[in-house]
Amino acid sequence: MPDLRSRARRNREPVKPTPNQNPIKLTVQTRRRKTAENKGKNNAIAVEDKNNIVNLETTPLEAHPRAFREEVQVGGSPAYRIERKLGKGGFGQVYVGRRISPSASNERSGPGAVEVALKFEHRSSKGCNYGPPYEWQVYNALGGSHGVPRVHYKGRQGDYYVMVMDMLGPSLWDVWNNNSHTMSIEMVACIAIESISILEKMHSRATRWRDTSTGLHVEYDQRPDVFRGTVRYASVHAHLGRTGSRRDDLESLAYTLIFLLRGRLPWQGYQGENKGFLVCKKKMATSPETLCCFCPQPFRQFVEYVVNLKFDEEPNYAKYISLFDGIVGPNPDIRPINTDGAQKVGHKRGRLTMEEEEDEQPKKKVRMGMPATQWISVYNARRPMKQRYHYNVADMRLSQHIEKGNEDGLFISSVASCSNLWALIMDAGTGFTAQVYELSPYFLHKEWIMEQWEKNYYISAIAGANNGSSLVVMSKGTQYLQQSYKVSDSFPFKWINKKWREGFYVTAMATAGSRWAIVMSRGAGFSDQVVELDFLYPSEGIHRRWDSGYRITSTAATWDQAAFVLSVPRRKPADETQETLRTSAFPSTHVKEKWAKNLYIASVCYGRTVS
Ligand SMILES: Nc1ncnc2c1ncn2[C@@H]1O[C@H](COP(=O)(O)OP(=O)(O)OP(=O)(O)O)[C@@H](O)[C@H]1O
Repeated sequence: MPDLRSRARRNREPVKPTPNQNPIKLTVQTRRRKTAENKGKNNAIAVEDKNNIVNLETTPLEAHPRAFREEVQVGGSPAYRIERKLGKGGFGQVYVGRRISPSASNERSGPGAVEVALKFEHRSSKGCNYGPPYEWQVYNALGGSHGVPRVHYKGRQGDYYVMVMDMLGPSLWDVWNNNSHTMSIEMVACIAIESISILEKMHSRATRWRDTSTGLHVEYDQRPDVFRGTVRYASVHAHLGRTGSRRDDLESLAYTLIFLLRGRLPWQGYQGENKGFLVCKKKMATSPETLCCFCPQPFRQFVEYVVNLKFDEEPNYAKYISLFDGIVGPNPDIRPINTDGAQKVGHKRGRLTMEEEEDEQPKKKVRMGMPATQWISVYNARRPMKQRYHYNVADMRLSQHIEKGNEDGLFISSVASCSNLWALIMDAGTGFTAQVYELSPYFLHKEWIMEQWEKNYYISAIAGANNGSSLVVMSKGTQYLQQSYKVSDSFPFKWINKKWREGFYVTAMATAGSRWAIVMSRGAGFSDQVVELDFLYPSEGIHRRWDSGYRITSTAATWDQAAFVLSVPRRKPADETQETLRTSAFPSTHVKEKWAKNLYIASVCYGRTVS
């Protein structure tokens, strides 16, 4: 409380216009006094501002959307004069509307309110491609629930879609900005309590994570080229293009809270084309301890909980709220922000959950662990066959191993590289009829590959070394009909996506340093394919894919990321068993154990995991 008040007193001067990157969606509701009139109506996060100090009335006016210099009246609403700008989002702009139509009531909220928030969205905005903004439906579903403004009227006037809604208080961004970019621990703890309870309510009403017809959780997917959100606060899963679920909202909230508290997040300041990649990498590399090193323990615990949530796991909202209750103390009257709303739902259950928790088994953490570079090997069940492996093979010795293998009726099935030395897997069961290979200083050697394509050889395995050289193996007797490859500085998901639409599937992958090479083929014998890409071994994603009938068919990893391509084969194998191993040394003894169970190496790579 002291913080917000003293800040507000010092800042009698006009509040600076909100910068464009205004990231904080929560809006603080100023509550002047607990009068009979507004009690229970202002459901938003409320700053308990008994002295009516927070005053944004003097905010300078900004240009109104054209054609709205006069007034707004939509969908049977009263007429409003447009006043100061409240903020701007990715899709629209929000202004204060002052009622000009006479009315019997002088209410502060509701359909007849004197002051409302008007949200304008131009009809050509990206949110209006299919008519009125999708957000309208969201407000229909959520409006009026704790912390979400109620929409009273909506309609189109001129070129704009307009929404008339309850006015909330100043945004957290403004409050933070006007307090020398800090907020007291108590204030942030209250924001945490309120926000968690708002999210709980939203999740109970929101349809995004639940299938509307079945009520079941939406299906897991990852599309690494899809990102929607604000880079600074986005969850790591959102960066990686995973289907959004409840955990993502909580992770973003955690970052927002730490930002309010510390004034900065460790991943700020990146610029350029691969900003998203660098920010995501930094988020993954920043442990909750480091992120929260100057914050009280509940913040670290909250971050730990939320970054380890599984895709469809039900968040324990009450437990998270009770973490912050410890900071602000039990007496709600002395809290700097009114947390009545959260109190009603969360508090009672919070205590209950804490008791239950004593029995809870410690959970396996999914995002923790030391970053490591390891061998990742994949094994498939097969009918008994001869398989041979070589590792730590220097360039010079490559040919002698391959020649010997060929003499014994074996062809190369996979290749990999670690520390500029090669690993070579040779099988008797590839089905190939002829094979050529080339060790080249290029990643990849286009002319040689084209020459072999001319002779009806197709790429069947590739590997790249850190020094930029590559080992490409091309075979006859594959089922491929056409082939295409791409070398890229970042994982080329967009290209893969395009090729999928043309009937190609990924059939080989490799990395050299931080570069990727992806080979895609027509006639690969798959009916579907997906990608799992992560800064660690994406255990959860792989298990979910396995459960849906996918099997890993290609792997590759850089120092930063590991990529797994999983496919559904057109012809189901008799035994679908697949296992993976991660080991710091080449898994020679493990391979022998696997062979004894008729499991054979299907793919191998060396790169980023977490131990
Ligand atoms: N009902 C409201 N009362 C007071 N201020 C509001 C209200 N609605 C929005 N604002 C302010 O206007 C800003 C812009 O809101 P808007 O809904 O356009 O975008 P956003 O949700 O912040 O961002 P995006 O649409 O990009 O996700 C908000 O951040 C908030 O500061």
